Amino acid sequence: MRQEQGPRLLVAMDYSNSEDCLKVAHQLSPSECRLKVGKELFTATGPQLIEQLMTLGFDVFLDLKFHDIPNTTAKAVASAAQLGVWMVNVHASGGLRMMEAAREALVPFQTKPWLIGVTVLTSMSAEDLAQTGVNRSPQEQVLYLADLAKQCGLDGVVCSAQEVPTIKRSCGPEFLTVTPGIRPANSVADDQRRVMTPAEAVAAGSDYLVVGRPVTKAIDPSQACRQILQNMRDV
Ligand SMILES: O=C(O)c1cc(=O)[nH]c(=O)n1[C@@H]1O[C@H](COP(=O)(O)O)[C@@H](O)[C@H]1O
Repeated sequence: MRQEQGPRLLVAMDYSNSEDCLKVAHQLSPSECRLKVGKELFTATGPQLIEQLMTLGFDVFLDLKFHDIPNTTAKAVASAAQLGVWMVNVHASGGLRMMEAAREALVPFQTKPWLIGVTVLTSMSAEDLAQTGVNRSPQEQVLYLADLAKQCGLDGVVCSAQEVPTIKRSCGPEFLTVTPGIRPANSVADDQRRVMTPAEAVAAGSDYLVVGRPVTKAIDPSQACRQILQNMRDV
């Protein structure tokens, strides 16, 4: 397993255009955080912005949560690797053959992005999950999908920080956990349902904390970022 140093805070750049994203990126430091480019920003701007963010020195997590037939997913993951991104994700619920195809697609690349499986979205409660026909608890379903992702040779999973200790016990300490649903104490949860504070997530053993609106919607994003980093150190 590849080991690495570097920032554990991943800022979700959920903006609708390059200008807003670059304005905030210039206020942040690659030594303090990495950047996540998701569906809204990528659909609006395309790969060119990824290059610009990498030129500024940031590692980029391309969060497009691929979920398709094995062939399509594998090709999409290879296209992401071609862009030189640091991390890419697929939905673990796409199944064993899909995840194995994605992993195989990365074999030819010398510098491979981390390949991460999304388990149960952090916006989902037990009730939301039951509405999709899954009658396990979110915790049980997350662990089930994490074990499947590990079996397929993925590097880790996206989950809530609440599930990290169980995943680490089952999949081992080196299996990466990437945790959105991070909210500083006393801030609003928005649409997130399985949340933890930055300090709680670090204490739970999360490898990478994903934070969006608490930074991007702050009046001073770089100050909000520093506060989160301080809270991460408070453990
Ligand atoms: O894969 C993700 O990044 C992701 C998975 C998940 O289960 N929950 C989740 O919130 N995310 C992403 O993490 C970010 C969280 O943003 P905030 O809720 O604004 O902090 C968003 O960009 C989501 O798309």
